[in-house]
Amino acid sequence: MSNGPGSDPRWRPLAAARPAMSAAWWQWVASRDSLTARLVSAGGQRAFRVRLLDQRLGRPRRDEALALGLPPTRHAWLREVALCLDERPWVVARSVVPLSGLHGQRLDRLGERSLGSWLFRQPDLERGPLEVSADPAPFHAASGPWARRSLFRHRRFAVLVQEFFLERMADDLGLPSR
Ligand SMILES: C=C(O[C@@H]1C=C(C(=O)O)C=C[C@H]1O)C(=O)O
Repeated sequence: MSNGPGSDPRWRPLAAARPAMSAAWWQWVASRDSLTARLVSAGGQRAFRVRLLDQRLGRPRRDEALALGLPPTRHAWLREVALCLDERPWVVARSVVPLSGLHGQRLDRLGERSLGSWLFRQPDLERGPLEVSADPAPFHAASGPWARRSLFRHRRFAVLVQEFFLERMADDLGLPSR
């Protein structure tokens, strides 16, 4: 049974998903370095681009508020992007930033620059454990085999990054269906 579009994805620890995951997908899902950098590299001659889908203040979904330890009514800064190779979306990502740690980081000015390329330049960046889902992105129509999320911390700044790998990426790279 999978969740329908629009409902909260169900997340479980990375290790729990391993038996159902091909080795090829494990390389993508379990990696802890920058996904932006990996996509650029795997894309070869293809042009990489972050397409900004939405960026706003809003209420996190319930699963997001729980992961961040936020009261469910508290607003956060939400950013949704498609990571595209030659304009084809391979990954859609949604990031949730509690306002308490924002401190004028001016993330709204990132626009179509990758959040990852900023994050991974922070020397004291910490990344929490990866969690995995096989449910679709609640904010995007295209489906895919796997999604993952993890919490990044940089001093008082925290961001929950959720990345949904799309079927288009599997097709273009010749990856197995799961
Ligand atoms: C966390 C990273 O950043 C990526 C870029 C994002 C953005 O620009 O909003 C969002 C999520 C990630 O897919 C990364 O590159 O690993």
